[in-house]
Amino acid sequence: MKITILGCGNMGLTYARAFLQYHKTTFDDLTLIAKDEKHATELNSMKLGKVITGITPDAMQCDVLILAVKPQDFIGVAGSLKGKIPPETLLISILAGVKLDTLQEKLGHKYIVRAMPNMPAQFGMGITVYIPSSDANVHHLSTVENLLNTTGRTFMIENENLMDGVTALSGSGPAYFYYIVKIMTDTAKKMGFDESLANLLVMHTMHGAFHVMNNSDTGLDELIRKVASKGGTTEAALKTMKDNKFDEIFATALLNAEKRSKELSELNGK
Ligand SMILES: NC(=O)C1=CN([C@@H]2O[C@H](COP(=O)(O)OP(=O)(O)OC[C@H]3O[C@@H](n4cnc5c(N)ncnc54)[C@H](O)[C@@H]3O)[C@@H](O)[C@H]2O)C=CC1
Ligand SMILES: O=C(O)[C@@H]1CCC=N1
Repeated sequence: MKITILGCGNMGLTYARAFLQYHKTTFDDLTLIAKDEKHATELNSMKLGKVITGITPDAMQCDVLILAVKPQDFIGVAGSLKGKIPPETLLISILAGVKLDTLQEKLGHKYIVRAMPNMPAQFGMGITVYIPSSDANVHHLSTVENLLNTTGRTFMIENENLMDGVTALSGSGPAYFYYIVKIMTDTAKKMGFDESLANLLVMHTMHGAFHVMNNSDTGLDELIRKVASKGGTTEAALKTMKDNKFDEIFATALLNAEKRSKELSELNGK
């Protein structure tokens, strides 16, 4: 399959590696569009596919075009792309907050899938939620599944309004997890643990706790109760969180991520 990736940063390169690893394409059929010559040199050294700078007619002759630039770069990139994508090409956009109708209008293209992956895609452990444009057909859906399944699980939704929530939950979610792990390891160091033991304790605890949650029928409240003995240490920690409105702060953080996704939609929809 001829695939072109426009936006070869964290996520674009994750796709390049996954598509090659699972033989969805080959070095010769994979085109990476670099932003400038310096970027082209970096991409060339990775030896993933043909590297070009700028949007050439050759690069556009592809079955699938992956769009993975930052949302703030969309309008500029769309201006350069409009009228150059062959009508039969399937475009997959992973840009946060850029809606299907905006993509269709600004790119002048019909066959589009809007997808929201997340960073564990790097290790085949991602979750991608996607929604196709109404013009997309069953062939496009099977192409998307076939490609995105190389990075983890995929799930199609029909209500595009949910994409802002998806972005806030699973798209941004890995960062919240690392944030909490960081608080725990930093605090462990203050307690006198060296870095390596701090990391081991915290990471193994999170890993183990996930397995318990994933392998038992017990609800989250009950799991919390099982750890928190009456008058014990966990209870003291949880009380501090409740008293300081941690739940509210965290919920507001998620809602603000969702709100930011909507703002990006407005910004790019104009
Ligand atoms: N990082 C993440 O965990 C996730 C990111 N996303 C979405 O993926 C997109 C990309 O995010 P990242 O990979 O993290 O960003 P990034 O900054 O690592 O990659 C973006 C790339 O686009 C390139 N670029 C910008 N303008 C260009 C142009 N005109 N021509 C060619 N290349 C150009 C940049 O040089 C950069 O390499 C964003 O829209 C983001 O919303 C979605 C889900 C998760
Ligand atoms: O932070 C962002 O805007 C992107 C979307 C989800 C993860 N990274």
